[in-house]
Amino acid sequence: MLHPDIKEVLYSEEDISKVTADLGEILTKEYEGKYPLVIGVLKGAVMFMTDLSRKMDCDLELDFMDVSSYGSGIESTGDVKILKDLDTSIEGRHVLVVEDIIDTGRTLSHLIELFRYRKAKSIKIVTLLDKKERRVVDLKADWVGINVPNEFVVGYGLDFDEKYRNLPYIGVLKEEIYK
Ligand SMILES: O=P(O)(O)OC[C@H]1O[C@H](OP(=O)(O)OP(=O)(O)O)[C@H](O)[C@@H]1O
Ligand code: HPA
Ligand SMILES: [Mg+2]
Repeated sequence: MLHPDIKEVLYSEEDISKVTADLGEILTKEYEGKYPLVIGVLKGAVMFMTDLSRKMDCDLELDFMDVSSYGSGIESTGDVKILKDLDTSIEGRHVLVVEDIIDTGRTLSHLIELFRYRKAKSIKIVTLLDKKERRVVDLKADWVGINVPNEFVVGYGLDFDEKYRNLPYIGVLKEEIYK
């Protein structure tokens, strides 16, 4: 059933699952024999990370970082805080960062800088959604699932005020919900 706060579904469960399977196939080839450390950025990337990693048919390790910059609104504050660091050392490791969405690019550029400083052997980014129009820093993902229009989207991990992460699809909120 469509959630009453959703104006429009942009990507269905089937759309997401197809994109994820395609990316999984590409990443399986990329990381075969490399034992990558796959890092999910909490909390938004959780759904994508769990689905994507199950489509990667190679040995890998999972870890998480909790970074936050949005507070409870729809605008990035630009102030990226590390709320939970990795459990694993990344020195000499192949790192694959998994994101639900890249918007301004601030979250990931901050993380990439940190991972470089920590001497990862390689650092690559896979994101389910890319909202290129909103970029304020120079940051490109290595693999993008879907290029999204400049709208605030929710569902499949993406929240507004911590709500809607559990929707199985990705959609746009009705304006009266966030205005
Ligand atoms: O490119 P940016 O403008 O930095 O935005 C993208 C980031 O913002 C969201 O996370 P948020 O910080 O809201 O935390 P969450 O994942 O817990 O929702 C999203 O999950 C990305 O991590
Ligand atoms: O469009 C979005 N939706 C939810 N969270 C987000 N974080 C950055 N952009 C978005
Ligand atoms: Mg996030």
